[in-house]
Amino acid sequence: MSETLLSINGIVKRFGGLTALNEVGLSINKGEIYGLIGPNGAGKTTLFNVLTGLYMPDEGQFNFDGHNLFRVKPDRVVKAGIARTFQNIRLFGEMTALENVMVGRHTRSKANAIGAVFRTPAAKREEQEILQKSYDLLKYVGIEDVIDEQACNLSYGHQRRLEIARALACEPKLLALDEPAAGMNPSETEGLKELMSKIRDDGVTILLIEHDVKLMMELCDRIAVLDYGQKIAEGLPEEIRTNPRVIEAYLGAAHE
Ligand SMILES: Nc1ncnc2c1ncn2[C@@H]1O[C@H](COP(=O)(O)OP(=O)(O)OP(=O)(O)O)[C@@H](O)[C@H]1O
Repeated sequence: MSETLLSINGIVKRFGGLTALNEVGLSINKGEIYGLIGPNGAGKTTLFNVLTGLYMPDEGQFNFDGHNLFRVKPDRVVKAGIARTFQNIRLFGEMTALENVMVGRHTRSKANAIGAVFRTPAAKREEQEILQKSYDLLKYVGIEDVIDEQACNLSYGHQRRLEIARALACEPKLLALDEPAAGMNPSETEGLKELMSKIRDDGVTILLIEHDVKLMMELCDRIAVLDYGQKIAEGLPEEIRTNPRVIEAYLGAAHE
């Protein structure tokens, strides 16, 4: 039996008169790559924002690894073990690649403010550990050659990888990636696919939004489909590919 890591039930999110998520329920198992697809405006990013604490849902239940995360703020969501990247890359452009990852790592920092101000041996030791771990993460995602480059000067593909490294610095149990392949060329996308498989194989569960349906079919263990704020299907990639409701939702969107 697979072990559930995240489960939501009856999640509703309204923006004024618009119901962006209408009683959405799903569960993600430990160790899988779980994909979220759906036509434009289906509610994918809204669900991501709910799952990472950026949006407060109006109704529902949200449990993650033994924590009740319903209407919990982003810092507590990160502490519980969910880290994310954004559709529009959000790096600190003036900082180096290494510094960007170190910022992510500080969410795990134990040293208190006094220790940091007075540079106690424990604080110095921790700073050294953060430095080393951040370097290791840049190496892990394959961009250690740009460690001292400012983030704003990196290629698009490198920026995406840097965002993943920064999210991994929080040591998440679930890594939520919002369109990580957007704007990438085919060889960058292939490299990203390998990286995501590696992350999953190393024990981090992945929740993924992508418009590249082919990539999703090849990569995901299971997929959920949203349409107009509702989950219309969930299953193995092959089941999703042949599901009449899914085909209709995509064809309908193509004709709009
Ligand atoms: N902050 C907001 N305020 C008002 N409406 C919003 C807000 N965020 C999203 N919406 C609306 O909620 C619906 C779902 O949007 P969402 O961005 O979640 O869809 P999506 O599936 O991620 O789309 P895309 O694939 O285009 O990114 C849309 O109708 C959108 O206009």
